[in-house]
Amino acid sequence: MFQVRDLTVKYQAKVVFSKLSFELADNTILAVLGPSGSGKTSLLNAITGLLSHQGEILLNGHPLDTKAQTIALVPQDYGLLPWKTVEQNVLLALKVKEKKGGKDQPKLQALYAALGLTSLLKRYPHQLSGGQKQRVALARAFALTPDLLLLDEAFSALDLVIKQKAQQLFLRQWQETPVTTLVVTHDLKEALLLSDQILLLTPNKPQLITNPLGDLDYDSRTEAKVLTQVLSELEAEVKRQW
Ligand SMILES: Nc1ncnc2c1ncn2[C@@H]1O[C@H](COP(=O)(O)OP(=O)(O)OP(=O)(O)O)[C@@H](O)[C@H]1O
Repeated sequence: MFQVRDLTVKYQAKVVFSKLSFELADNTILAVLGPSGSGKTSLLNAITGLLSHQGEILLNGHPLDTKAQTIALVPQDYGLLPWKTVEQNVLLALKVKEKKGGKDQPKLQALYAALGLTSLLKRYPHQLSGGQKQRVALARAFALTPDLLLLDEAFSALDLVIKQKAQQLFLRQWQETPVTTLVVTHDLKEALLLSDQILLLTPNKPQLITNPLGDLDYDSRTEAKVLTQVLSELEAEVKRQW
C-alpha cells in the first residue's frame, strides 16, 4: 500500500498544498490531474525526496526510502543522457541503482522488443524521434523493476497517434510487471484512459475519485460513446472544482 498522510509542501511562504492525504492499494495506477501550478510536479518531487515537506509518505507501512526502495521517474523531457546510446542509458540507470540481476539480458531484450527498441539500441538520443525517446525512458524505468513508478506528463509531448501507441505500450508493459504508478497529467482523457483512480489536485480540496472506466481495457475505454460521456462528466466536476 502507498500512503500519503497530511502532506504539506510550500516554497517559502507559498503553500502549494496542505495536509494532502490519500492511499492506494498495491498496483494501482493513479492519475494526478490538475491545472498548471496546482502542484503536480511538487507532489512528485516530494515523493522522490527532491523537495522537503511535512507529513508522511509511506510504502508498505514504512517511510519511503529512496536508498532501500527503487522509485523510477519518467520525466517530461525523458531525461536521457545525450552522450550515451539507448542501451547505455538503460544500463547506466541499472548501475546507478545497483540493481543486481537487473542486467538479465533475456529480460532486457524482451523489454526492448516489447517497446519496439531492438533496432535502436546503438542510437544516441538525438537520432531518435520524441516517441522513440519516450519509449527509451519507459524501458529504463521498467528495467529497474521499481517499487513505485512516477510518470510526469510523460505522454504530453507526443502527437495523437504516437501518444495512443505509447499509452498502449506502457499499459501492456505495466501488465507484465504491475507496480503502483502515479501518472501526472493535465489531460482528462489521458487520466481516464490510463488510471484506476484519479486525484483531482484542486486549490481548495483535493479529491480522490475512482475512474468510472477503471474496469475496462484500453480499447474499450477509447470507444467513443463511453469515453465522451464520462469525459463530459469529469469535465463538469473539474469545472466545479477548479
Ligand atoms: N522552486 C520554486 N520556488 C517557488 N515557487 C515554486 C517553485 N516551484 C514551483 N513553485 C510554485 O508552486 C506551485 C506548484 O508548482 P508545480 O510545478 O508543482 O505545479 P504543476 O501542477 O506541476 O504545474 P505545471 O502543470 O505547469 O507543470 C506553482 O504556483 C509554482 O509557481
